[in-house]
Amino acid sequence: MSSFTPTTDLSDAHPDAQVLTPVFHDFGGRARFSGQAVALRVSENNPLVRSTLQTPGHGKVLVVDGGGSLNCALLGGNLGQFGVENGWEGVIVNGCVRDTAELRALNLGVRALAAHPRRSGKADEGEAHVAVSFAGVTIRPNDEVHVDEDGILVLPARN
Ligand SMILES: O=C([O-])CC(=O)C(=O)O
Repeated sequence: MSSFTPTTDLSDAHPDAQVLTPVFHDFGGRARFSGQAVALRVSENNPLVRSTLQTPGHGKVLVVDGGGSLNCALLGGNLGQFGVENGWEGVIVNGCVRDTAELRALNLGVRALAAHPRRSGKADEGEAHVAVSFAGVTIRPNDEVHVDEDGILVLPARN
């Protein structure tokens, strides 16, 4: 999305908006980003994350529900680069990322729980274009996700 509205202003205007529990850290090169959500559910395997970031992002935000696993990284510098090349605004990972110096250099928003040096498994598993629930919210396909220095806020899809 082109115009930026702070999450604080959005929260004031929409007191019922969902806000993720503030447990996410900024690993990206872009502190502020927003867009329609595309969500995946995976479990310590990231081929679905890779293949999704290799498709056109159309300015959307990829939400990866990794179940909060702190055992391995679901996104690194190579996948982040695919995200940039294919027009994704950012990636939110309910799990870990790696290559954090590389991610920081990308024009891509990245939020995740933590960094982890170990790569994930390579099993082609998971679910795409689903609703995901974590950090106290449910994110449905095409919901609007707004991310800045103050947090992550979700508004319902505009029809
Ligand atoms: O390939 C992976 O599993 C994650 C990674 O390190 C990268 O994206 O560069």
